[in-house]
Amino acid sequence: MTEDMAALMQSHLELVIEANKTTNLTRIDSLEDGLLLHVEDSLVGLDECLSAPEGKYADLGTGGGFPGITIAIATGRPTTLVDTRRKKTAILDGIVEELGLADQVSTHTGRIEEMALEHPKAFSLITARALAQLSVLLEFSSPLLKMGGRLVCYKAQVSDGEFNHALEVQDMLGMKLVSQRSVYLSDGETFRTILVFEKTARPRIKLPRPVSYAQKKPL
Ligand SMILES: C[S@@+](CC[C@H](N)C(=O)[O-])C[C@H]1O[C@@H](n2cnc3c(N)ncnc32)[C@H](O)[C@@H]1O
Repeated sequence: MTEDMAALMQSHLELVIEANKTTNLTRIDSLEDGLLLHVEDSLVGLDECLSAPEGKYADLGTGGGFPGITIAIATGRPTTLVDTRRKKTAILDGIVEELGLADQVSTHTGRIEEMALEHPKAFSLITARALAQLSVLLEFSSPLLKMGGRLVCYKAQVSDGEFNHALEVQDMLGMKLVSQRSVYLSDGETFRTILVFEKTARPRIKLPRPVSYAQKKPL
C-alpha cells in the first residue's frame, strides 16, 4: 500500500468523524480509535479481497464506508457502497467527491435484497462488516455475485451455532466456505475473524426472497 493510499484512508476517517457530529454514522469519535477500529480493521480482509476475481465490488450495509472505502482505495476496484439509509449514502456521496474517488466509487440507497433484482450477478467481490449473521450474508450475496465471486465477511465473534448454520445452508445458496482466519488487531486485544465464501453454483431456491425474509424468516 502506498503513502498516498494511507493518507486517503485517514482523510476518509477524518471526514466521517466530522460528519458524525451531526449524523450518527459510527460510535467511534476519536482519530486514534478510528485508525484502529475502522481503518486497520477494514484492512484485515485486504488479502482475501485481493484474491477475489477481477471485477466490481460492493460493500453491503456500509454505514460510514467501512470497509468499503478503505478496500476501494487499496484495490482500485469499481465500488458500490450499499445502505438503506439515504442520510448515510448522501454523506458518503459528499465524502467520495471530496476524496476525489467519484469516478471509482458510487453509492446505492436501498435494501440489499432489492438490489439483487436490479443488479443480478453483477459483482466479483462483496464485503460485509457488522451487518448480519453469516447465513443472512450468504443469502444476501448469492444473487449479487458472479460465478466464482467471493463474499468476505468481517466478524468479531462467530458462535458455533452461527458457523454451523452457515455451513448447513451454503449448498442451498450456491455458496461454499473457502477460508477462515482469525487475527488480533495491533492493540493486541481486538479479535477479528475473516470468513470467505465463493459462489460455486446456482442457488437451489429462488433468490432474492421477499424483503425482510432473510432476517425474519431465516433459512
Ligand atoms: C452496524 S452498521 C455497520 C456499518 C459498517 N459496515 C461498519 O462496520 O462500520 C449496519 C449498516 O447496515 C445498514 N443495513 C442494515 N440492513 C440493511 C439492508 N437490508 N439493506 C441495506 N442496508 C442495510 C444499516 O443502515 C447500517 O448503516
